[in-house]
Amino acid sequence: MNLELLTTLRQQNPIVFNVANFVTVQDVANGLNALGASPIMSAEVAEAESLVTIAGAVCLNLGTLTTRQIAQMQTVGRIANQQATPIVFDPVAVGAVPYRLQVAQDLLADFQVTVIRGNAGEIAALAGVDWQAKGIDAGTGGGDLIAIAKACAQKYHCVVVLSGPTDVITDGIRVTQVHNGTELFQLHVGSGDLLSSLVAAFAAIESTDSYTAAGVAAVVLAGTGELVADQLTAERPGTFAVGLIDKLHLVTEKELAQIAKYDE
Ligand SMILES: Nc1ncnc2c1ncn2[C@@H]1O[C@H](COP(=O)(O)OP(=O)(O)O)[C@@H](O)[C@H]1O
Ligand SMILES: Cc1ncsc1CCOP(=O)(O)O
Ligand SMILES: [Mg+2]
Repeated sequence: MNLELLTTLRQQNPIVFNVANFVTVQDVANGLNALGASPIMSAEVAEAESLVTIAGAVCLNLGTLTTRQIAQMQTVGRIANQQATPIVFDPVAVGAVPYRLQVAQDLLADFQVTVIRGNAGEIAALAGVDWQAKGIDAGTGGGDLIAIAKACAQKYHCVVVLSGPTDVITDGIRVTQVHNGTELFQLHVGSGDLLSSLVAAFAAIESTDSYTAAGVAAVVLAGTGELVADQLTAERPGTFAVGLIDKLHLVTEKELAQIAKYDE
């Protein structure tokens, strides 16, 4: 696990272009900024080419999609492919809403994404595996999460991050599991959206492959959340969210290396 990428990210301060949802947009912008990336959000298709051109990576989030936003994502995705800019795709709630699943499948057929980041319910839906997703949450299912993540990666020819109590990162062959985290992430809406954008931030680092970027992003977010939770005396989701932004700014490679728990 190349945690030195955290220092590189802070040195390079890459621009991450987000087509965000309207629920968590500010958390995502502040999380990226606190860590050391440079966020920019846009809802306007006319500036798609300019924004892809200045960005090191793009993050497309389906959380509050509209017909206009789907058209914007198509344009952004196609331009990013032309410019070889990494695309991270967050298929919010595709396991719970058939319309969203169809939109996600259409977008994934339209351009090539670099990383798909979703919870078990979302990745299972894309992989075509039976699962009971619950709204934006993972829900319940009985399948093998590694097999589901691999099937999704092979189907869409990309890296997949299946997040949850253990984050599974795979390119369809290799598998990394990250065991860090805290249940407090589930009490703060937007944790997954932030992870998707942090994956984009690490993928934006020059000469970094997307599998490595995804693994480091998972350790950085889950590990930082764990460090914050360890300092709390009770379950305080509001305090956790504020503490997470502060700690994303302050956390060091050394602190993360001491607590990182992963198998590769
Ligand atoms: N029960 C849990 N224990 C530890 N970490 C968790 C838990 N649930 C989620 N996380 C962490 O929360 C972050 C967001 O993941 P997740 O909750 O799966 O996304 P989403 O918000 O899209 O459903 C990830 O960093 C993941 O490791
Ligand atoms: C509540 C909600 N509704 C539509 S998008 C969204 C936020 C989803 O955030 P996350 O997937 O990171 O929990
Ligand atoms: Mg989500």
